[in-house]
Amino acid sequence: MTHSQVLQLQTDQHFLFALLGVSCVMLLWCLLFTVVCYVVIGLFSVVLTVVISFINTLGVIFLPHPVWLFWHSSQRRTAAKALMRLQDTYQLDTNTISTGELPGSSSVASLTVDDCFDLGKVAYSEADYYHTELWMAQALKQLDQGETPGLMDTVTILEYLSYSIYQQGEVERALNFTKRLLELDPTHQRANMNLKHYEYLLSEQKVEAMEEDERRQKRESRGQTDDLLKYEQLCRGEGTGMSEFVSPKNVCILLQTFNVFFVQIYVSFTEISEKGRFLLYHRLRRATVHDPQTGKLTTAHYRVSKSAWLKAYEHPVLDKINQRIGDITGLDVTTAEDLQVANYGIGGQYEPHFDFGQKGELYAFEESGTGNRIATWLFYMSDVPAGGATVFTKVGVTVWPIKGTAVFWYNLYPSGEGDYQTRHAACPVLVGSKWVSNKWIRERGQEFRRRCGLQETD
Ligand SMILES: O=C(O)CCC(=O)C(=O)O
Ligand SMILES: [Fe+2]
Repeated sequence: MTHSQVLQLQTDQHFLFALLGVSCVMLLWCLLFTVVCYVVIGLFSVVLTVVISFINTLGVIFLPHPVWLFWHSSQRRTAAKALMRLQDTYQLDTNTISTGELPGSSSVASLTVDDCFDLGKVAYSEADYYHTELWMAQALKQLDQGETPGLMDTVTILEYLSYSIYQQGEVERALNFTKRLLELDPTHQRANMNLKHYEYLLSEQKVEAMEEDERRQKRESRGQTDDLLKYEQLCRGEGTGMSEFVSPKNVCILLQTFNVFFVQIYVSFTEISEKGRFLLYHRLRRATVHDPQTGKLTTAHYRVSKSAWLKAYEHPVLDKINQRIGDITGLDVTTAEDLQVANYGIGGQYEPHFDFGQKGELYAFEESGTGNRIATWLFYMSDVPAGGATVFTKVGVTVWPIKGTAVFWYNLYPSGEGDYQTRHAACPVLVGSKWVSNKWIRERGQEFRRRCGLQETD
């Protein structure tokens, strides 16, 4: 190695060490900066909270807390999802929702272009392109009808619209909307790229040949299971209704479908409706379900309501109710669960489920030593102006809530086996609020009241 090569090597080494040194110093600076930012933001938020609280105490103007702002946006997302649930279940078109002309409702509250855009954006963030398309198209329609644009402009809406249509496999329609966008903004980079991409797909016939019918079917079912589609269908009343079988007398009407007995009863028990609610106002909590994996109670998107348990000693009327249920059903209610009162707001629902503990998950009922839920007594404590029916998805029955009535059914065969025909659900409330109470009756104590069956499905 020559002298000049050695010198070169040393210079290179010095350069590398210098670079390493600078990188380390920069890294330290970045770390320091992050920590400082964290502390400053923390301090800032404390100061902001104090200032906001102080201004609010003056009572001149009300400022929301920053955490509330975040909470508000998450509430908005939840509300958006509830609205789309209602839209699907009751097959409401976006225009009906946007103009506020809901069935059973007299109040007219309309949505702005920005509201429609927001709804589409929530759907988009969940990769739900079906609803993205519907809401972006509604936003566009309102703009085309001359509504003054808010924060959202036609170009942005067109971009979301064409992309969601493309995602659903309709390249030609996506291309048309992209062309419309480019007429408004010819230099839009993404739209120009998309245009080329769509044209390429169409020219090379790369688009999967999916029949129009098949595509429509796929869109309409939104990837939902048959069980959920049946649930929605029954919620709209497209099945056997029970209300016509009920007469306003204190009698039970029996309808036997397959193995399930339903009884809708006028119980003329106004106290439960009035007192039950009164006792509860401060105790209602978001309803939970058992997580089959962990066995723990948790909230779930498929059960949206608030509920609370009422113990018999809390009010004389609760004791009376227990006795009445016992007298009518002939079952022992001393082993039954406390009365659970539930309230569903707009969009509140409980998707298809069984009330009994299934094999392998009986732990939920094992602790009490009173056995599985042999039967369900469901009290309707309010009328519901629209939506909110109880539906039995396997047997195809819809029960409309009528204040002062109750439904009763056995969840188990006399053999103790779960009856899978009892699959049922609470439909989303469309207008108003739904109040119900449940009494789940247990197996213990019924040994001499309901004869055992020898066959599994006896
Ligand atoms: O509210 C209803 O209609 C049904 C409620 C239900 O099935 C339940 O709470 O288990
Ligand atoms: Fe249930």
